[in-house]
Amino acid sequence: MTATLETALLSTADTAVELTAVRKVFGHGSSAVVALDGVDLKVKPGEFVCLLGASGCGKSTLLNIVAGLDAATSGSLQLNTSRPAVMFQEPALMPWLTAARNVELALRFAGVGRLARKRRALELLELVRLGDVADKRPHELSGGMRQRVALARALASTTVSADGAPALLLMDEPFAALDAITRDVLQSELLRVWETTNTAIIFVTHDVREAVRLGQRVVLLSSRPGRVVREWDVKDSSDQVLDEINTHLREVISGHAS
Ligand SMILES: Nc1ncnc2c1ncn2[C@@H]1O[C@H](COP(=O)(O)OP(=O)(O)OP(=O)(O)O)[C@@H](O)[C@H]1O
Repeated sequence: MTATLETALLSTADTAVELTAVRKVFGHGSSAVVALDGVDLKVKPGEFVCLLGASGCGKSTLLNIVAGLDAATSGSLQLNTSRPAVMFQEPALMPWLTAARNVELALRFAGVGRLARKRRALELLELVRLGDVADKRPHELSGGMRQRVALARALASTTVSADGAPALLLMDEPFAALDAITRDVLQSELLRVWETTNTAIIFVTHDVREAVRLGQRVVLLSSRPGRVVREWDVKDSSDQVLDEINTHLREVISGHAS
């Protein structure tokens, strides 16, 4: 199958990411799996969008396509952002490097000079409230602290290459492996960091409460093959919206979404 994905820069400044009719098929013939089919999605610069859906509906696949880690089978992806940064459930830090050096590494890959990257790494660690443990190695930090280092590293790689273009952070269930209290703290931290940096965020989760708490907009994907079935503006979210999203999520899980 020929991939017809086009990645181009958007001319309009009011859209950071635009996916049009994105389809993704894994494998061939009788064993082919259609993960995504007809996904249309727009994200504005600085917008916080949560992607919600049942397990296996294609959320990670969609995020990987936006990240450039995988290619769509057909459809188009347009980015008007700096190189996207990705954050996963596991922080994946270099165990032999200190927190500061882990953050600096992202800056080094982006071609930032030695002194500037030291300064920027410390700024970012202070932003995630880890300025006092910059010299610690990952095994000396808690799980929540390691995820904060991963957040600082992700911000390093997306904001440094911004060059005036909006920054984009892609997060794939980044807090799912943390205990409830740490997750709650990190959700607040993420909101504070987002407000400070004006980075567009696409955040994948299957937790409705998390999606409503964090996002300005919640986008629900259908069960596989994933496509957008419903969106909610959740800036001023109420329990009623939470219940409504839960109801629709249950419907897509049982395959009755309209
Ligand atoms: N590399 C691959 N090869 C074959 N099939 C794949 C591959 N990656 C994903 N899939 C399939 O595509 C579908 C979507 O997977 P994906 O990981 O995107 O779902 P998800 O919504 O992120 O799931 P979860 O919430 O459980 O992480 C699944 O059926 C999965 O088995």
